[in-house]
Amino acid sequence: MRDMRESEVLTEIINLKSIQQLPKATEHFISDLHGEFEAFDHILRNCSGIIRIKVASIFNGELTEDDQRKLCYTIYYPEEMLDGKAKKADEWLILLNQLVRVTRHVSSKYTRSKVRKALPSEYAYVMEELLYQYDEVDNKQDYFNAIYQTIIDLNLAYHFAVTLAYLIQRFVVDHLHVLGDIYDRGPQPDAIMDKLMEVPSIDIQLGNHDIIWIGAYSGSLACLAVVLRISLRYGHLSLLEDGYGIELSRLEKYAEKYYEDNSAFRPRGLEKGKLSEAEQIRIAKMHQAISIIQFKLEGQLIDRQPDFDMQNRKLLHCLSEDRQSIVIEGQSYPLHNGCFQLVDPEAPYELTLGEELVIMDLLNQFQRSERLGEHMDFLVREGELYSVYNGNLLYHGCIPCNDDGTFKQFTFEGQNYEGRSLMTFYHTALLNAYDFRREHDTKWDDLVWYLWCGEVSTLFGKDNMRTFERYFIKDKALHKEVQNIYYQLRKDEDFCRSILQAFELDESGYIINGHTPVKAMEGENPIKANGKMLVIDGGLSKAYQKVTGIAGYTLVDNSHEVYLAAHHPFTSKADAIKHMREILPEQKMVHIRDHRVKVAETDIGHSLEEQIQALENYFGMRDGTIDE
Ligand SMILES: O=P(O)(O)OC[C@H]1O[C@](O)(COP(=O)(O)O)[C@@H](O)[C@@H]1O
Ligand SMILES: [Mn+2]
Repeated sequence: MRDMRESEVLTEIINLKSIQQLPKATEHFISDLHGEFEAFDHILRNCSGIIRIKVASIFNGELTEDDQRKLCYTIYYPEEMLDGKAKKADEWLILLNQLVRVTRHVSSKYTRSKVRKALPSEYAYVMEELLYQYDEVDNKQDYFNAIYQTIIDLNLAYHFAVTLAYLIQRFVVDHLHVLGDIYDRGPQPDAIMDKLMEVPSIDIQLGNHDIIWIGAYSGSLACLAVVLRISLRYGHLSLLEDGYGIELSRLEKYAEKYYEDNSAFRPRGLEKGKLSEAEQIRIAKMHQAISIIQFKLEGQLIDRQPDFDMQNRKLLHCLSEDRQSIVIEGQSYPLHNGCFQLVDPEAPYELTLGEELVIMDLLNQFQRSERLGEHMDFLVREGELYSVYNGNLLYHGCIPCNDDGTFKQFTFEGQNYEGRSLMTFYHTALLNAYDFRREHDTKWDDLVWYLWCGEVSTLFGKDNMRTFERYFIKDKALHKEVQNIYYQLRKDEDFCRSILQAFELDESGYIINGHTPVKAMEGENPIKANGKMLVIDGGLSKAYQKVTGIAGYTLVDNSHEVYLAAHHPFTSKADAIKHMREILPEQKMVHIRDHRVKVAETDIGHSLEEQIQALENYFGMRDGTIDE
């Protein structure tokens, strides 16, 4: 500890103790973003409806519903709402005053020093005056109006209003938890990553769709083939080409040579007219080429990792001679939309020379993409397989279990892992894969792939990934991927308590889980096990909204309560702004607290307590008094 004077120590102790008495800051949980940048961005901008609630609490009785909605939209999308729209001086004055009132309200939970740090330097002084030099009887309104007038006269009103809007967004939610699956299916995971990298306080629990991107970047050829296959399946060339600068020309040339159009490989989930017929055929050919490469690479991987026990997932050697049928577990099934011309019956898992060159070229490009590198760096730095935060447990997938409810073991190189140690082991594997990314297909890379689709993965949670069957076999019974018993057990309170215990958490905590779309339409409740288990994947992913019937759950945990917000399907940013749609998400209350929770009761509060203790020890103080 640096040399401190007694008075300094006392001031610091008073400061820390007063922070402990502030209300606990609001946490916001979101999951399964799946590349849907605009919907995600909207939820972040309106803070799952909290801004609307705050505005109502300040302006009810003073502003009409319509005017409140307009003010909210100005806070969510300040540039779009204000840019190029001429406003008279008195209109600006009203707006600036309204925005300052909201800012005051939402920043009142924080210390001055925290607010000061968040203020943009160019306006710091003015803003501090506006935020703190006020009293309830409005004696200072003339003074404020003079400040607003100066801002307006200097032509800074627009910029000032935009700054305030973002400050409000920043203050309403203090900490964001992202429970995984940022990538795949939707078009713009790259834009989501850019935005997440700017969030001041965040943690990330990685999802199965995130770790395959890390695996691909780290040199797992199988993961690379998987991410390319999924991107092509959903027709997101622009993510690869424009977003990450990956040139697909060699893959395309190769695919053109060997593959025909194939309906099973046309891109899915596309808006009408988004891609021309020719473009779709071009994608279908590349999609087939990369799928076959994937199946071959996976076969090789399964052979070199006997611990994975996945021989039954190798299917290319089970094709009939004429390639019209396949034998799976002793039963023959007809094949449809087959494209096995590059599968050599003598060596079905061997890549052709062309395939090898294509995939190595793609790996090279992935690893050289600066933007992808930045995104992966951030994910690996911030991402965990589970997090413990304020006594709660957060993870994306599951704890694989046996039918009797005990944790399932995974054995690798003679060591057994289960539950918490299994998650820790996978995290180590992921970090090692990333650190050794100059080497491809290391055992760590293989473990990342296993985490994507293995039976004892904490992110997959099913017995088998039936990608092959879903492309080529009509019989739907073969598409079924059976969920681990965990998903039944998690409805039970005692089971959830046993998980909390395994992570050394006490009974007051709860588990937040993503990954499985909640079928709200069929009456599934996201609040399970008497509030011990909260499932927040409501399916932001457009492709899955048919199943869920809503557009995702988010969770809000503030000083008064914990509740889920069920979001309505989101069309697009342009449409939302045009109609200023403001259907508040439905709230599902999880827990109303019996008292207002203070910072002292949170993780931050506990670490402040340690600092206070250390300071008190420093001067031999106890209970705020100095020893004689
Ligand atoms: O519907 P798609 O995009 O083909 O994906 C299906 C695949 O995705 C998975 O459901 C995994 O993705 P989720 O994490 O979103 O569930 C696999 O089990 C399944 O084989
Ligand atoms: Mn998932």
